[in-house]
Amino acid sequence: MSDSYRVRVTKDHLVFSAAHFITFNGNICERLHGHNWRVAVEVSGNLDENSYVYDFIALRDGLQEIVNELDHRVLLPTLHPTISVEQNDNEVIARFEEKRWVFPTEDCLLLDIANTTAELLASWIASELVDRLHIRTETGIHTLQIEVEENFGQWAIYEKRLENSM
Ligand SMILES: Nc1nc2c(c(=O)[nH]1)N=C([C@H](O)[C@H](O)COP(=O)(O)OP(=O)(O)OP(=O)(O)O)CN2
Repeated sequence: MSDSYRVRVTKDHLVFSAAHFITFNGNICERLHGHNWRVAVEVSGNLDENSYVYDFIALRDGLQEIVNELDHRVLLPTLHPTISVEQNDNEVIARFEEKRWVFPTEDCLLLDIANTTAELLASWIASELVDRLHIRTETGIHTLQIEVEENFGQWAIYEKRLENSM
Protein backbone atom coordinates (compact mmCIF):
# COMPACT_ATOMS: atom_id res chain seq x y z
CA MET A 1 0.00 0.00 0.00
CA SER A 2 1.28 3.49 -0.76
CA ASP A 3 0.15 6.86 0.51
CA SER A 4 -1.39 9.35 -1.85
CA TYR A 5 -1.65 13.12 -1.47
CA ARG A 6 -3.38 15.92 -3.37
CA VAL A 7 -3.70 19.65 -2.83
CA ARG A 8 -6.50 21.78 -4.21
CA VAL A 9 -6.79 25.57 -4.51
CA THR A 10 -9.81 27.64 -5.39
CA LYS A 11 -10.63 31.20 -4.31
CA ASP A 12 -13.37 33.75 -4.82
CA HIS A 13 -10.94 35.84 -6.88
CA LEU A 14 -9.92 32.97 -9.18
CA VAL A 15 -12.66 34.01 -11.61
CA PHE A 16 -12.41 35.61 -15.05
CA SER A 17 -15.14 37.43 -16.97
CA ALA A 18 -14.67 37.02 -20.69
CA ALA A 19 -16.52 36.81 -23.97
CA HIS A 20 -16.45 33.91 -26.42
CA PHE A 21 -18.42 31.92 -28.91
CA ILE A 22 -18.02 28.25 -29.77
CA THR A 23 -19.15 26.04 -32.60
CA PHE A 24 -20.88 22.74 -31.91
CA ASN A 25 -22.63 19.95 -33.81
CA GLY A 26 -20.57 20.78 -36.89
CA ASN A 27 -21.47 24.23 -38.17
CA ILE A 28 -23.62 25.73 -35.41
CA CYS A 29 -21.90 28.88 -34.22
CA GLU A 30 -22.99 30.57 -31.00
CA ARG A 31 -23.54 34.31 -30.73
CA LEU A 32 -20.86 36.22 -28.88
CA HIS A 33 -21.62 36.08 -25.16
CA GLY A 34 -19.86 36.10 -21.81
CA HIS A 35 -19.37 34.03 -18.69
CA ASN A 36 -17.80 34.42 -15.29
CA TRP A 37 -15.55 31.36 -15.42
CA ARG A 38 -14.37 30.06 -12.02
CA VAL A 39 -11.20 27.99 -11.86
CA ALA A 40 -9.62 25.56 -9.42
CA VAL A 41 -6.36 23.62 -9.48
CA GLU A 42 -5.55 20.26 -7.94
CA VAL A 43 -2.11 18.67 -7.87
CA SER A 44 -1.21 15.08 -6.88
CA GLY A 45 2.21 13.77 -6.02
CA ASN A 46 4.73 12.90 -3.36
CA LEU A 47 5.51 14.99 -0.30
CA ASP A 48 8.59 17.22 -0.47
CA GLU A 49 10.99 18.27 2.29
CA ASN A 50 8.29 20.67 3.61
CA SER A 51 5.74 17.84 3.63
CA TYR A 52 3.97 19.65 0.81
CA VAL A 53 2.69 18.15 -2.44
CA TYR A 54 2.98 21.69 -3.80
CA ASP A 55 2.92 25.10 -2.13
CA PHE A 56 -0.66 26.45 -2.03
CA ILE A 57 0.64 29.99 -2.38
CA ALA A 58 2.61 29.25 -5.55
CA LEU A 59 -0.43 27.55 -7.09
CA ARG A 60 -2.74 30.39 -6.06
CA ASP A 61 -0.45 33.12 -7.37
CA GLY A 62 0.41 31.28 -10.60
CA LEU A 63 -3.25 30.64 -11.36
CA GLN A 64 -4.17 34.24 -10.47
CA GLU A 65 -1.64 35.55 -13.02
CA ILE A 66 -3.28 33.45 -15.76
CA VAL A 67 -6.80 34.41 -14.63
CA ASN A 68 -5.83 38.09 -14.80
CA GLU A 69 -4.68 37.65 -18.41
CA LEU A 70 -8.00 36.02 -19.37
CA ASP A 71 -10.15 38.55 -17.51
CA HIS A 72 -12.10 41.14 -19.55
CA ARG A 73 -11.00 39.71 -22.89
CA VAL A 74 -12.59 38.23 -25.96
CA LEU A 75 -11.22 34.68 -26.13
CA LEU A 76 -10.57 33.45 -29.65
CA PRO A 77 -9.32 30.05 -30.84
CA THR A 78 -6.42 30.02 -33.32
CA LEU A 79 -6.72 26.28 -34.14
CA HIS A 80 -10.39 26.16 -35.01
CA PRO A 81 -11.03 24.32 -38.30
CA THR A 82 -13.65 26.81 -39.55
CA ILE A 83 -13.22 30.01 -37.50
CA SER A 84 -10.35 32.07 -38.88
CA VAL A 85 -8.64 34.65 -36.68
CA GLU A 86 -6.35 37.35 -38.10
CA GLN A 87 -4.52 39.79 -35.88
CA ASN A 88 -2.78 43.07 -36.69
CA ASP A 89 -1.54 45.87 -34.42
CA ASN A 90 -4.97 47.44 -34.03
CA GLU A 91 -7.61 44.84 -34.75
CA VAL A 92 -8.46 41.19 -34.59
CA ILE A 93 -10.81 39.92 -37.28
CA ALA A 94 -12.59 36.62 -36.73
CA ARG A 95 -14.65 34.99 -39.48
CA PHE A 96 -17.03 32.06 -39.58
CA GLU A 97 -18.92 31.44 -42.83
CA GLU A 98 -20.63 34.78 -43.62
CA LYS A 99 -20.13 36.17 -40.10
CA ARG A 100 -17.32 38.61 -39.30
CA TRP A 101 -16.34 40.09 -35.91
CA VAL A 102 -13.82 42.92 -35.48
CA PHE A 103 -12.33 43.65 -32.04
CA PRO A 104 -9.58 45.96 -30.76
CA THR A 105 -6.42 43.83 -30.46
CA GLU A 106 -5.90 44.84 -26.83
CA ASP A 107 -9.34 43.45 -25.92
CA CYS A 108 -8.56 39.96 -27.27
CA LEU A 109 -6.62 36.94 -26.18
CA LEU A 110 -5.80 34.44 -28.92
CA LEU A 111 -5.50 30.90 -27.61
CA ASP A 112 -3.87 27.96 -29.39
CA ILE A 113 -6.91 25.73 -28.99
CA ALA A 114 -9.51 24.39 -31.43
CA ASN A 115 -12.62 25.80 -29.70
CA THR A 116 -13.13 27.87 -26.56
CA THR A 117 -15.07 25.17 -24.72
CA ALA A 118 -14.65 24.94 -20.96
CA GLU A 119 -12.72 21.68 -21.53
CA LEU A 120 -10.16 23.24 -23.86
CA LEU A 121 -9.87 26.37 -21.71
CA ALA A 122 -9.06 24.05 -18.79
CA SER A 123 -6.36 22.27 -20.81
CA TRP A 124 -4.89 25.61 -21.96
CA ILE A 125 -4.76 26.90 -18.37
CA ALA A 126 -3.15 23.63 -17.20
CA SER A 127 -0.38 23.86 -19.80
CA GLU A 128 0.26 27.51 -18.97
CA LEU A 129 0.47 26.77 -15.24
CA VAL A 130 2.82 23.80 -15.71
CA ASP A 131 5.12 25.94 -17.89
CA ARG A 132 5.05 29.03 -15.68
CA LEU A 133 5.68 27.09 -12.44
CA HIS A 134 8.16 24.72 -14.17
CA ILE A 135 6.31 21.73 -12.75
CA ARG A 136 8.04 18.47 -13.70
CA THR A 137 7.77 14.86 -12.48
CA GLU A 138 11.26 15.02 -11.01
CA THR A 139 9.75 17.38 -8.42
CA GLY A 140 7.51 14.44 -7.36
CA ILE A 141 4.33 15.73 -9.04
CA HIS A 142 2.18 13.16 -10.87
CA THR A 143 -0.82 15.09 -12.15
CA LEU A 144 -2.16 18.62 -12.37
CA GLN A 145 -5.88 19.08 -12.76
CA ILE A 146 -7.66 22.27 -13.75
CA GLU A 147 -11.38 22.68 -13.23
CA VAL A 148 -13.33 25.40 -15.04
CA GLU A 149 -16.91 26.30 -14.15
CA GLU A 150 -18.56 28.00 -17.11
CA ASN A 151 -21.96 28.53 -15.56
CA PHE A 152 -23.19 27.67 -12.09
CA GLY A 153 -22.67 23.93 -11.50
CA GLN A 154 -21.26 23.27 -15.01
CA TRP A 155 -17.65 22.20 -14.58
CA ALA A 156 -15.13 20.92 -17.13
CA ILE A 157 -12.14 19.09 -15.68
CA TYR A 158 -8.82 18.46 -17.41
CA GLU A 159 -6.09 16.31 -15.89
CA LYS A 160 -2.55 16.65 -17.18
CA ARG A 161 -0.31 13.67 -16.44
CA LEU A 162 3.23 14.93 -16.15
CA GLU A 163 5.87 13.25 -18.27
CA ASN A 164 9.32 12.61 -16.94
CA SER A 165 11.47 15.02 -18.96
CA MET A 166 14.77 13.29 -17.99
N1 LIG B 1 -19.28 20.18 -22.15
C1 LIG B 1 -19.56 21.45 -22.56
N2 LIG B 1 -20.82 21.77 -22.88
C2 LIG B 1 -21.11 23.02 -23.29
C3 LIG B 1 -20.09 23.99 -23.36
C4 LIG B 1 -18.77 23.63 -23.00
O1 LIG B 1 -17.84 24.44 -23.04
N3 LIG B 1 -18.55 22.35 -22.62
N4 LIG B 1 -20.40 25.25 -23.75
C5 LIG B 1 -21.60 25.60 -24.09
C6 LIG B 1 -21.85 26.99 -24.55
O2 LIG B 1 -20.70 27.82 -24.44
C7 LIG B 1 -22.99 27.68 -23.87
O3 LIG B 1 -22.98 29.05 -24.21
C8 LIG B 1 -22.95 27.57 -22.39
O4 LIG B 1 -23.67 28.62 -21.88
P1 LIG B 1 -24.66 28.51 -20.68
O5 LIG B 1 -24.84 29.89 -20.25
O6 LIG B 1 -24.21 27.54 -19.68
O7 LIG B 1 -25.91 27.88 -21.38
P2 LIG B 1 -27.27 28.53 -21.59
O8 LIG B 1 -27.16 29.45 -22.72
O9 LIG B 1 -28.28 27.43 -21.71
O10 LIG B 1 -27.42 29.28 -20.20
P3 LIG B 1 -28.47 30.09 -19.45
O11 LIG B 1 -28.64 29.32 -18.19
O12 LIG B 1 -29.66 30.16 -20.31
O13 LIG B 1 -27.78 31.40 -19.22
C9 LIG B 1 -22.73 24.66 -24.10
N5 LIG B 1 -22.35 23.34 -23.63
